[in-house]
Amino acid sequence: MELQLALDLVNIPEAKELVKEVEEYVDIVEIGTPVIINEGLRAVKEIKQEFPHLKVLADLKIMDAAAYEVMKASEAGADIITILGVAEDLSIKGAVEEAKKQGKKILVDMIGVKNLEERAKEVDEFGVDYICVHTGYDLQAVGKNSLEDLATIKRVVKNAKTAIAGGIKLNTLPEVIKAKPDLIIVGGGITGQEDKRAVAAEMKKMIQQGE
Ligand SMILES: O=C(CO)[C@H](O)[C@H](O)COP(=O)(O)O
Repeated sequence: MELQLALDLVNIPEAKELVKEVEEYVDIVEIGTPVIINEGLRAVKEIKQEFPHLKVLADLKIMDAAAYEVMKASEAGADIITILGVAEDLSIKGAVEEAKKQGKKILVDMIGVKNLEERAKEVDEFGVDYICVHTGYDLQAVGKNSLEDLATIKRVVKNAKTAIAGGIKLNTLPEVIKAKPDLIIVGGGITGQEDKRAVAAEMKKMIQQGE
């Protein structure tokens, strides 16, 4: 099980500071959609340059023009690029093809997918690397989480790794670990805490013990 730190509400200097604090304990650094909207792919480039030993995920949440956007994120240094599960089949296949050419990986974010089981089976057959269940901020605000969705995709996904994101905190991590995703994505559960390093260290320890 890997741990991904999601950076959503920071600028580039703040992102660098944050990664420095927790770099020993995370496997992947996500440059979140709001950061890319504010700072562009320069954020991906600068983080990858400063932390070449960490994998960097560009959370582009691609919906169209997939091959082009995967190419641009790859050029900026992203190791993993996200596309939405609700995108057209052709877009997801195009993203996979371009990522393979570039030696990169594709994570499909299933946020907003209504026919989760059926769509997870389909995108798994397109050769994507990760399929991620995700409760976005708007549904977190009304008390939702992704545990049931994780169980659903784990039943049907045969090839891709599974991932989970959305509101995971230290106190909810044990039930997430029990559900055995391949990748656990944590944003505010680390970045919103007073002692980020200690929380990241504790999370990493719990994940290693749960393997
Ligand atoms: O992709 C995202 C929002 O769209 C976030 O990066 C993801 O939800 C993780 O952040 P948090 O743990 O704070 O929910």
